[in-house]
Amino acid sequence: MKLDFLGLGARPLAPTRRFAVTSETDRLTDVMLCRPSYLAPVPCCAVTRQSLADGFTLSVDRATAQHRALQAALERHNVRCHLLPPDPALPDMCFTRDALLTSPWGLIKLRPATPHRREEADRAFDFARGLGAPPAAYVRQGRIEGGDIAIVRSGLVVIGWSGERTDWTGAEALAEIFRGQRWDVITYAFDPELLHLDTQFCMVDEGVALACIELLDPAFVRQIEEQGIELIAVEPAESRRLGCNILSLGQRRIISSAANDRINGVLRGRGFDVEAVDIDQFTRCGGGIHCLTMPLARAM
Ligand SMILES: NC(=O)NCCC[C@H](N)C(=O)O
Repeated sequence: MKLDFLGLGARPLAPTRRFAVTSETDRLTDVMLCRPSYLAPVPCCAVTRQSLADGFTLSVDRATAQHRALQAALERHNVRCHLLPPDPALPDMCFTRDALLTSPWGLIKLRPATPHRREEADRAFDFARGLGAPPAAYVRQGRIEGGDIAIVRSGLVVIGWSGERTDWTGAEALAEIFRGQRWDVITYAFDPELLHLDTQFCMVDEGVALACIELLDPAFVRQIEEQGIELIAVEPAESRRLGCNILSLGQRRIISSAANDRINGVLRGRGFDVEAVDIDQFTRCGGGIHCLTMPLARAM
């Protein structure tokens, strides 16, 4: 498999200080967002197809107001929000999670699968480079989307692949980058109807994840639990409403969808500070809070 480490070969990559993510649950300091100014319900995933079949029509004004409220919630928690300029030709670019990954060694440019999202990787990468984030690697083969990547903790990453979005080649290409830095990698194959890993599994705190156990393969559940990760169960109906798809700000602070009543209650009962934001215009298009946010930096 040909990998491109920006000329670094398989040599160890140096951890970066300012723009690095070593765990999905470290304190979030910087995030990339993109306004939904041109969001459109493109029928490229099961949830959006169902929304369209149900007669859903998107309101860009409402989506924009919801997105501003998400930004305000992040800023209340002292997260710097960097706004990637939207583009009418890229209707799903507000789901910034999928095009780019910040690793402990800097940016890894991903390879979105659907033709209408491919250009997002260049846009997000160039924008983050402009902020001063260092490049670490490109994935040059296969398809890989950020919603399929969970940086569980330092030394352990989970990469999901459905074949329709992230495929085996793309998952392996990313896995090689992490393995080359002596990380453990768990790869997990799942049903394309579920779109991304982050609709079924999402870290909420060190050693704790939300998981739709009924939808996940029992062997994967065992593998995760063997890593000492406790799973908080999410129902399949909740998972379809993007109930798993939350953002950890670190220090037991979470941003979640306001429609996530039961899960938000469970998390609050466990002592989490949960900020609930109404994002129904986005969930009808197949994406939640995790999809709308691409962490650029988390403090260790
Ligand atoms: N990580 C995610 O689950 N992203 C949501 C992307 C939704 C968008 N409509 C898509 O199908 O690509």
